[in-house]
Amino acid sequence: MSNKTEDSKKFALKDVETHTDKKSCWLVIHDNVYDVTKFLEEHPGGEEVLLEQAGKDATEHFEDVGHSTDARTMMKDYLIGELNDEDKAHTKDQGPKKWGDENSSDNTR
Ligand code: HEM
Repeated sequence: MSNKTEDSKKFALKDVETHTDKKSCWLVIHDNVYDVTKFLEEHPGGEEVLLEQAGKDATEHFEDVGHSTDARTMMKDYLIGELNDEDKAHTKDQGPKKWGDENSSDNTR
């Protein structure tokens, strides 16, 4: 059962950096931490691009592709937590092209 992620787990970038291969592949996108190990084979963009960014902040690459709303919904399945405040890069979610602002993740302080 999935429940709300109120108590989001915090990770240091250093933790993320230890998950860099097919056995355990973590990525940071917009200061959130994703375990994409199980997603590697399913990623329409291929596992290689993910493995290349494994253990790192892949935000820029992720946004460069202009991932669809579908993709952004999918990634929630792989969310395992967020970065520690001190490791956050505070990147802005650019959203898919022409994304309505109705349910954009709110960045209220
Ligand atoms: C959990 C994170 C991710 C999810 C759920 C995801 C999902 C997807 C999906 C569903 C597509 C198909 C097109 C679309 O719907 O936009 C796609 C395409 C693609 N993704 Fe990702 N992606 C993720 C992370 C990344 C990252 C970090 C990179 C780059 C380092 C990347 C590179 C690509 C590329 C290059 C394509 C285009 C493939 C093509 O057009 O042939 N993705 N991704």
